[in-house]
Amino acid sequence: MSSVQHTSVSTPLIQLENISVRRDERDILRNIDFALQAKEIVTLIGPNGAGKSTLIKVLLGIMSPNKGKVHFSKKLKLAYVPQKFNPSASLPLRVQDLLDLEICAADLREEISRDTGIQKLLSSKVQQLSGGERQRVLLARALLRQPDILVLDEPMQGLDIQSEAELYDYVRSLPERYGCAVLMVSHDLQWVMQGTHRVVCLNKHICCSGLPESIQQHPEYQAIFGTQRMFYQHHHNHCGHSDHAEPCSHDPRPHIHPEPKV
Ligand SMILES: Nc1ncnc2c1ncn2[C@@H]1O[C@H](COP(=O)(O)OP(=O)(O)OP(=O)(O)O)[C@@H](O)[C@H]1O
Repeated sequence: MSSVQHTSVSTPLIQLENISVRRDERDILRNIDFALQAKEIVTLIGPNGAGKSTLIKVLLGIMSPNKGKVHFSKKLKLAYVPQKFNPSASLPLRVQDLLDLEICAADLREEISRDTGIQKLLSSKVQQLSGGERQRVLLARALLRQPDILVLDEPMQGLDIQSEAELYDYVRSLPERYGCAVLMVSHDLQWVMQGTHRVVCLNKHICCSGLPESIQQHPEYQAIFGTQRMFYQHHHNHCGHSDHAEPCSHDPRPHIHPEPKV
């Protein structure tokens, strides 16, 4: 049984039906059927070039499919933390300015800034942030939108090991805390096995999908990831990394600590 459970099966928030994407006479995605339920945490895995980011872009409406349909259950708010964010160096953009683009209540703004560990960065220039700081700011901005679906494309890039473990715990807490579903692209199979309700393995088409514990047995999964690195589920209240986030005495709820200043 997955260490993270999600039992509600109702009308999906979003449904992709028979989606195909073709560019420059190459198939990028073929016949994808995919649905995401409210408050579900789903991870997309697959080798480089498998079409994971493309699938996300179709879902977000950034990219049009050549075939197939995207159905929404209602008018949805989507928030996206991209793999790369490189604003022009000539743009005088402070973290505060970026966050101010999202309108939300002051107490929620305060809570999200605190829990993502960015309070000391508010007057920093976005272009001058470290990779890890930038990821936190982008996550905070995405949450300030109060999305129905939070889409994260490899959000761990640039984070140190402790911050990564904290981010995993934090992300796992988001559906209960803020009512959003989470769709994440990740190459981290440990997260996949410990943090996710459902896994979708993509290699232009959907090779297999299902509960984390069952997907490892699938021949197509094994063909891509091999059989040497099997992960087992722990039933603890953390995501099972060897460097998992330690519970914190000042606030027991999951949060990410600020980066240390040297
Ligand atoms: N607009 C486009 N035009 C042409 N080819 C594209 C376009 N967008 C993506 N591709 C190609 O489609 C393939 C899938 O790209 P995509 O970024 O979706 O893969 P990915 O699974 O996210 O890869 P990674 O794990 O390396 O981030 C790649 O070969 C990429 O070069």
